[in-house]
Amino acid sequence: MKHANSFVDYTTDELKGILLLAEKIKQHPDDYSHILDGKKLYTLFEKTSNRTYLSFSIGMEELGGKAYNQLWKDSNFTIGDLMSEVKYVCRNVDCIMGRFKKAETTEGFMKNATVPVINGCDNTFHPTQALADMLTLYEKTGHFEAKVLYIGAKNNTYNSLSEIVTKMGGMMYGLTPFSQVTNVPADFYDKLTATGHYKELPTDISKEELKKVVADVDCVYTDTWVDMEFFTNPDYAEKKNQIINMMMPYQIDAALMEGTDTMVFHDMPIHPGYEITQDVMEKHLETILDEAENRRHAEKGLLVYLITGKLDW
Ligand SMILES: NC(=O)NCCC[C@H](N)C(=O)O
Repeated sequence: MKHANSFVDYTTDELKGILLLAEKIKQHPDDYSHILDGKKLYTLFEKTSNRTYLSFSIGMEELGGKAYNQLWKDSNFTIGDLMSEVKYVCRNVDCIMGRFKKAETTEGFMKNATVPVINGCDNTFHPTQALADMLTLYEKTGHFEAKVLYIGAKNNTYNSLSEIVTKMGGMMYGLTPFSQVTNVPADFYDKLTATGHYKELPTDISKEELKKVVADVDCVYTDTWVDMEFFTNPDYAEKKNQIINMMMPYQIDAALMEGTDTMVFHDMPIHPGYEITQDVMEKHLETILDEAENRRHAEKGLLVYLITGKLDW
């Protein structure tokens, strides 16, 4: 039995297998509409969600299974012992997807569960977003060795994207003036650098140098500068303003993209006027929506793999 959290626990072949299965299911949905007949997925949300909620619910239904969705605040996880509650949930379902504020909670689920647990985005990792991003890059470029330039906050999305791009043999460039508290192991970024497939760009990089990287990569990627659990939190308002001031010079705008056919990716929700300008968002929206739709397709490949333990379907 396997969980889905850091891609350190996955081989390159395994990731390719999941993505190729996802693509097969996407192309031939009717052939896979009963593959998870009778299987049950429990999803639990401590944070807000659109894509994670819809993609797992509908994805599970399209595979013949069923999803049972609950908000953390309505659950007895708020008042009970985590270990025994997790073990109880596992008596009922075949897989768990949890979106939690803290990685400790995700890890608590993974340690105690007797069914596979998928991290649906905590403060450290966002693996299902990275699978969807890689599926989209594969569809658009025809290969897995993608070159990506991420400009934004060093956060959960960045960590998982960096893991998958390096693991697939591509090239990940990061320009991340601000870091969220993601609590990755101290050597996390050093290990990525040691692969030779990961490079952090200096924050004082000139516009000319940056434009050369933009022209060289397959896609420029950005994410919200402020994570969802802080976005409307009044206690975080001052910090939010500091982050915006620090990040504004690194906004993805038309001048940065001008003269290139480089794609723009965003994991959504988008904040036009902050991490990306309105015009760049509108120009690249179809690509961004392809990427968002691929959450469901990538997750279907992952669910089939984790629940059946097989990739050769
Ligand atoms: N598509 C998504 O699932 N979006 C997740 C947003 C990630 C962002 N770094 C956050 O934690 O709010």
